[in-house]
Amino acid sequence: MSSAMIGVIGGSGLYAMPDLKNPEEVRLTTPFGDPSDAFIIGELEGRRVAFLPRHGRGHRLNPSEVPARANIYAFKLLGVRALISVSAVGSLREDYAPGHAVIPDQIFDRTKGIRPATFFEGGVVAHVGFDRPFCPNLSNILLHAAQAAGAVVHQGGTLVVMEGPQFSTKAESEENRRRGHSLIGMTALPEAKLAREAEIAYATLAMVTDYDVWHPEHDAVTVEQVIRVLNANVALSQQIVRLAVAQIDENFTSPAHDALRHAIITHPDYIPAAVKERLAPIAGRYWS
Ligand SMILES: CSC[C@H]1O[C@H](OP(=O)(O)O)[C@H](O)[C@@H]1O
Ligand SMILES: Nc1ncnc2[nH]cnc12
Repeated sequence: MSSAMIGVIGGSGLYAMPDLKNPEEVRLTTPFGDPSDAFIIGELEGRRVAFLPRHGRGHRLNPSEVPARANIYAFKLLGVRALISVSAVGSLREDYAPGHAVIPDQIFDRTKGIRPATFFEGGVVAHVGFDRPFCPNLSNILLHAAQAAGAVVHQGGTLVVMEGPQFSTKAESEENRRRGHSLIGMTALPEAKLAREAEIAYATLAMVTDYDVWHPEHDAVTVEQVIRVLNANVALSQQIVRLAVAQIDENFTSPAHDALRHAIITHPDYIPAAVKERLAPIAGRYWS
């Protein structure tokens, strides 16, 4: 089977990575269903990279429909150890302006609990640490790549993840600001949680597309605006990804790579064989 050490998951407006050399289309299926689309696997800066459009080509999956478990499981099957997520986000603060890049360092969950958010169920229980939801090492690489690419980039900030697909009300947007949140999006969860459970380093390159709906001098966000700003910045985000990939080699390590070490609470003798088999690519090393 094809393999790759680095994964890139493209969000709204980023449905392909034309820079990938010798691209190969790979369709995978998993015990958690089919991923969003076929993976495109190729070389970038001498590294094997697997690209997946989060919403599928043509943007067919809404944020609640994105099959995050299948996506992350499939990245794991491919051997991915570092996963870069590119996301379109709304800004909740004046200084994070449309066109800027942000490397957030926290997440606040405002999804509605309808998205399956763990691999560990049906006879096995795990509680991974999630105090730092993004890998600091990968985030650092993204930050330096964005600076080198000439982006206006901000380090840090809390990304609120809402269910959507409707955008926020003004009251919600103002409340998110009062809580001190910096950005809003719809897809970083459960993706980041599942990547942690799969012991994959995960970080987000957030591309600010709008001021959500709170800003008195800006119109409320629309899809047209999001896509217009993203299209104007697509070459920039691809360059940031390229420069980041160049910095990720076999020596790349992350605290995420050991996330399960003390997390599985179920005694191995009690875990059903079928569950062990289903989760073997993710947790097999802890009970073999
Ligand atoms: C098209 S605007 C809303 C849409 O854009 C973001 O997607 P992604 O994070 O995949 O770039 C946001 O989360 C919503 O899904
Ligand atoms: N204002 C916004 N709210 C939620 N997700 C977004 N993605 C881009 N802009 C957004």
